[in-house]
Amino acid sequence: MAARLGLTTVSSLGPRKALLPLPVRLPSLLSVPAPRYPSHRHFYTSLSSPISPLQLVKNLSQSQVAMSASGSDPSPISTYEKELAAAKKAASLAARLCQSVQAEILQSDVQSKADKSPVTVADYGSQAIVSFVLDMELSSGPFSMVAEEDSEDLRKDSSKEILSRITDLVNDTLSTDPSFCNVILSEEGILSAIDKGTSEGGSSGSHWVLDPIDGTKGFLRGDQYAIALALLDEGKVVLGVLACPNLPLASIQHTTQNVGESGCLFSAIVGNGAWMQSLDEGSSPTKIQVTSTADPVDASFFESFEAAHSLHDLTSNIAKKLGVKAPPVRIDSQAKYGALARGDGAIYLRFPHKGYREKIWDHAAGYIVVTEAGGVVTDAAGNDLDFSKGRYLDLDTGIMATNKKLMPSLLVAVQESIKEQQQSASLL
Ligand SMILES: Nc1ncnc2c1ncn2[C@@H]1O[C@H](COP(=O)(O)O)[C@@H](OP(=O)(O)O)[C@H]1O
Ligand SMILES: [Mg+2]
Repeated sequence: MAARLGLTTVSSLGPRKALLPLPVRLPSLLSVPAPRYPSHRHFYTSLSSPISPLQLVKNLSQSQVAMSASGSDPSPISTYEKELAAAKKAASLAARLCQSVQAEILQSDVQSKADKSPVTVADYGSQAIVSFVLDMELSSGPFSMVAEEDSEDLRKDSSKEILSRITDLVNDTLSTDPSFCNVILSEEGILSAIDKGTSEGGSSGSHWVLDPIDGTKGFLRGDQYAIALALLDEGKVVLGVLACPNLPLASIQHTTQNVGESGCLFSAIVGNGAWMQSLDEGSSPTKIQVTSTADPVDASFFESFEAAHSLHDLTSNIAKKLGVKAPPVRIDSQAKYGALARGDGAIYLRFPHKGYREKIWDHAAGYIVVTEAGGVVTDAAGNDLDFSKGRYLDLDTGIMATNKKLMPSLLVAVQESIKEQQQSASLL
């Protein structure tokens, strides 16, 4: 494992060595249970057990004990529970990395704001962290991930500086987690972690699906973005996690301004409902539900902030047909799915310009969070989304999401509006 990911042990380090706590050797008399990741046993032994006995015991008890007994927590132990814990940890650490990069962008002067390299650093760094954490946290078996980035550009000589920056960022972020505080990834380790995302997905087996930073435009603006991670099993989305560092914990129904505390972690396992918690460590999840409104007049709708990503004139016509009174709430990324799942708004509309092909990582996590919150997500013809076709979604025209009561009238409004749009285009 260590060799596969180019992992450097503390003892073989250069200048960083002095900055890190020394590995703790296990007292020989202490009986320590086997590490919880059988496939990575070699990794731990090669570190001369650089994890404290206390930490080992803590890790074990965390994985063996069901989720907290507090009344609002998800029902204990279901299929994919272990995968969910790993996904939450991976997305939360990636969010921490992205937050530190976004803070730097916002502090920088106007000239460097035009520079896109910070988002590149955060994108690659986020993918490396998620890939590494999932691989470490989950036991043996094949690991497949469909993700947005690959390392081709990073391997070029011109990317040396950026790769070094990513490596430092990833290691600094990993060091904030007790399970990884003695782990240091080399540059080759970062590159191979990123390249674990080159799977084609498909209808058989299990595949993680990752968008390391969804909403890169929002990220650069200092607005909304998300780390979106889902698991496909035999072509179906069975688990999803959305980390939205800038999404207020309180409803954004009336304002998209950042009021109150921000940082939401949405999660869902198929058949187990949708949940939200703060991105703060130690927070407990609360069950969420889509709005129950049946009257379009009371509905409000979400859409992309970027007009290039969705036809705002078409969505405005759909809303008018439905009788929606409120103006659209425009925010970036799959944070829209999260906000919809907790009932901040009633509808999400997405109608890209002709020819655009939707990628599975832009929807998989959001899809399961919304469907498990009681919502419906379909294409413009009302078909369920099919994530089994590889890296792209193969769908009719656009994507819409709402609750079950509103879907029939939404479908009619969408079909009529598309027809009108086609007719007026043919008259030109
Ligand atoms: N022309 C286009 N039409 C529709 N979606 C587009 C697009 N260009 C990029 N996108 C996708 O829109 C995503 C952002 O969604 P939203 O508009 O909801 O914020 C982008 O994700 P990334 O930012 O991860 O690249 C990208 O995948
Ligand atoms: Mg995206």
